[in-house]
Amino acid sequence: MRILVTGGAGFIGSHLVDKLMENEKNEVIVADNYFTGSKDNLKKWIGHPRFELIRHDVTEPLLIEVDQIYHLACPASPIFYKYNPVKTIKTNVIGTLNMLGLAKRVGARILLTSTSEVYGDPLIHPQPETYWGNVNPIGVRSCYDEGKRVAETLMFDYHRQHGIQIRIARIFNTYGPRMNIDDGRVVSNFIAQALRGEPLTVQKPGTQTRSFCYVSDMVDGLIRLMEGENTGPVNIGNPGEFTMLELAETVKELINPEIEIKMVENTPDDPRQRKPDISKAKELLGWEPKVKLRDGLPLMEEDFRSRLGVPKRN
Ligand SMILES: NC(=O)c1ccc[n+]([C@@H]2O[C@H](COP(=O)([O-])OP(=O)(O)OC[C@H]3O[C@@H](n4cnc5c(N)ncnc54)[C@H](O)[C@@H]3O)[C@@H](O)[C@H]2O)c1
Ligand SMILES: O=c1ccn([C@@H]2O[C@H](COP(=O)(O)OP(=O)(O)O[C@H]3OC[C@@H](O)[C@H](O)[C@H]3O)[C@@H](O)[C@H]2O)c(=O)[nH]1
Repeated sequence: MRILVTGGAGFIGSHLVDKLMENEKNEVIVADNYFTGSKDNLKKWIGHPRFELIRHDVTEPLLIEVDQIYHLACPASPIFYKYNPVKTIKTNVIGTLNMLGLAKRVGARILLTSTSEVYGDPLIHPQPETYWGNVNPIGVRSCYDEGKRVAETLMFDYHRQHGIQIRIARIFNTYGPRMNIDDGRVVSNFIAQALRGEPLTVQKPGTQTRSFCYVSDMVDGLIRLMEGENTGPVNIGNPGEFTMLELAETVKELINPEIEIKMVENTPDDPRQRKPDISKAKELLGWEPKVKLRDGLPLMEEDFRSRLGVPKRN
């Protein structure tokens, strides 16, 4: 099987590549423009005969022969996707069109990593796939939220019109080793702050919730979806729900009990609650997450300690 992973130099993508490369029948090609990803995440595969890395921006067409496409390319941290919103929406819309065009030309199956952000600031809790969402179409997050919604529409239109085999995963907040240290997302921020001895910045009001999935569970869910018979959309996430204050308290307890928690201003349109209903993933994919937050955080701490050069004191 020849598999293309767009965005494969990023956080989730590089873990997905590790897993796909375990199967000796797979050849893996990564296409990435390194906006938020890095070659470092793939260094153990560079030079491997079954692996290829291409510097490529998905807003440009790509002409290669593949059997499957995992289409992840898109900045995921709000700081980075808001940095150049026009580019973010081009990546989601033109990038997905290009990858669908490729899938159509070569007859490949394509999986899109959509997001829980398609539910916006949800009025239904937890969120099932049948919920249409509550998204501000002109807000500062819409380049990402609406971009992913259009990407989902394009996937279904190509499926209905051209018979392309599609899979859509709606990913909920995922964390783990290899996240950019200054990625800006909450788990990486808190761990980096705790290790640097800086206050944990909880954005107000601190009662907003998220549900955090460890990256190995996520990769397992994505591969099951690709290999299974259902188009989705399927929520993939961990239903364990925490307020941001609870998350800060947990990081403080596990990593640095002396650290301060500081309340700071939030950004516009921050969703107030988020938790996946994963009934569909359980039923259709036989999938559910295994790693609890308290077990996943120390694994991420270890990786951040080695990259920041902060050894553990006994
Ligand atoms: N991590 C999460 O919590 C989460 C949640 C929901 C959805 N997702 C989705 O999963 C995917 C991966 O997220 P991640 O957390 O690994 O983020 P990431 O930022 O670490 O990875 C994204 C990768 O895409 C690349 N990229 C960005 N724009 C590109 C372009 N135009 N052309 C080629 N490559 C480009 C980046 O360089 C990077 O390597 C994204 O599609 C994201 O929307 C992630
Ligand atoms: O330092 C911080 C950073 C963030 N936060 C809060 O933590 C919560 C989560 O924020 P993050 O930036 O980690 O991520 P968000 O949940 O807002 O968005 C994410 O959603 C799903 C994916 O598509 C993306 O990975 C990303 O868009 C927010 O309520 C935010 O206000 C803090 O309290 N402190």
